[in-house]
Amino acid sequence: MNNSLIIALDFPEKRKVEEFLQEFGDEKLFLKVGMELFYAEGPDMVRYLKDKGHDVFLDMKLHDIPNTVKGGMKNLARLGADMVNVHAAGGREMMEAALEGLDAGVSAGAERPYCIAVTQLTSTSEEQMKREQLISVPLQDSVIHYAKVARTAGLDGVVCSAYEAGIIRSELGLDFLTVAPGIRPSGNVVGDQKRVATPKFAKDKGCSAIVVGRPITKAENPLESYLAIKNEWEGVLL
Ligand SMILES: O=c1ccn([C@@H]2O[C@H](COP(=O)(O)O)[C@@H](O)[C@H]2O)c(=O)[nH]1
Repeated sequence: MNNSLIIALDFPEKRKVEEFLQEFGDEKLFLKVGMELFYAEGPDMVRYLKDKGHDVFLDMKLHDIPNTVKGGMKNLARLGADMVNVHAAGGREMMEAALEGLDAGVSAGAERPYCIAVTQLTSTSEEQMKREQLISVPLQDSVIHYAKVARTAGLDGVVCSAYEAGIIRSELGLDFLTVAPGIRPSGNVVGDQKRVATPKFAKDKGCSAIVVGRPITKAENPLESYLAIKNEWEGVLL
């Protein structure tokens, strides 16, 4: 899990995923299945990617009452994903229920997937958080607070931006995962993201993993873009 570059497969259908993956040959990747793809293709999409030997982050961001999340996670656990997630705003009891669901659903002998919590979305700015969520503390404090609640609930880590990863590591320990989306190589289109960082910045801050979507999937040459980001993330000097 540590040092992973996770590609966000934000595609509308399986055919587009197949076309995209063709370029990567036999390379085993860490792939993220989010709402768009899962809502179109369902659980078979996860099984398909696992059968091909890839690691899968099933990014469903569960956020509901504890009983509903427990039931949802029980079924997600059966799909064999390596990582799943919830929104930390659902609270400690909901996150504990998520873990109970995963433990109940995971196949005999299999490992429970990592379960991490979204703190503040990387598309949220501090100004927006204060205005729309009525949270008056600095955004970093809100992220750290959610990370602490997630840790207390027994979760394995959080989704945060690269800007908060360093302080989370120092306050919550190096074994607590910090998974950072909002990654943009310098000069890349920022789009709807607000707290963006380069792969090198994320590495320097000690992120456990980065999640990269459009800078790879929308690139003119996705494989080339993937390799450039991977090299920057892994600190390879060219
Ligand atoms: O705070 C969050 C949580 C999840 N995401 C997801 O990561 C990818 C990022 O895609 P880009 O195209 O690189 O912006 C996307 O699937 C989001 O759903 C996030 O961006 N921020």
